[in-house]
Amino acid sequence: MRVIENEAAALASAGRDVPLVLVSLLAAQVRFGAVTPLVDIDLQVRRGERIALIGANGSGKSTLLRLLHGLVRPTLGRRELHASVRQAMVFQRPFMLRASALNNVALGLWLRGVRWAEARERSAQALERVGLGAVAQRHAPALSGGQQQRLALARAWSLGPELLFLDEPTASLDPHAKREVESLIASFAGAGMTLVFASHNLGQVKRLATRVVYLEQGRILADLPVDRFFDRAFLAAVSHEADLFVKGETA
Ligand SMILES: Nc1ncnc2c1ncn2[C@@H]1O[C@H](COP(=O)(O)OP(=O)(O)OP(=O)(O)O)[C@@H](O)[C@H]1O
Repeated sequence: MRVIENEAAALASAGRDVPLVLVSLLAAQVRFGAVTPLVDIDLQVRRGERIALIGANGSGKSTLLRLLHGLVRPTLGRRELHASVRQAMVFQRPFMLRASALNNVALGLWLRGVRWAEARERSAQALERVGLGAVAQRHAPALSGGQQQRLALARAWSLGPELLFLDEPTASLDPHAKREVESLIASFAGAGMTLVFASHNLGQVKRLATRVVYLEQGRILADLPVDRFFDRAFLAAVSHEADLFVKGETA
């Protein structure tokens, strides 16, 4: 069974402003050879939302993030991006160039046409923003896992995105680093950034998300405001699979 609650429709019918759609997927399918990680995906991401993608390993969360970001094309259906939206993505295991932390950020800007001197200046600001000002000259691959993840966030932040995709941003971090990275992400959201993130950490989902999209075998089985999703009685009544998943993850 599938359970979709569309907040935008509720806002519209109450005569309230509906936030702008930044990116949408319409009946999108992704196929890689014999594997079809995503089937019949309809999803709209609106300005100001913080959407958590959850589901078992292999359910299609990373592929959905890549599809939303435009790194993967739909084999069926469509992706529509609002023309002027700046977007960035932070990967689960961010790739570190064999260079200083500062230059890891600066190269990303330079590749987008920013002059080197300005790129370095903006990178220094981005590193300050994520609390890495003191390690700007350190060799990036030698930084700790938590520092590398914050460096990846600085790289994304330096691009000034209004829409940020994050693939399990705190997986494999220790509890302290997890908290630091999570509060950084929360501060980005507090500054108005729209987020779509994959997570296996349901506590984190409750803390960060406004909306939860639950995937199973490449299909969206639930798409709900966060409080509805974690209302167990509601969830149990409408989606047995999603309810069992939440039970399993919180056990
Ligand atoms: N480039 C690819 N080529 C072939 N199959 C792929 C490719 N990328 C993903 N898949 C397959 O698509 C399915 C969904 O993978 P995906 O990484 O999107 O799941 P996930 O929900 O993010 O998993 P996890 O929680 O383990 O990160 C898996 O069966 C995976 O093996």
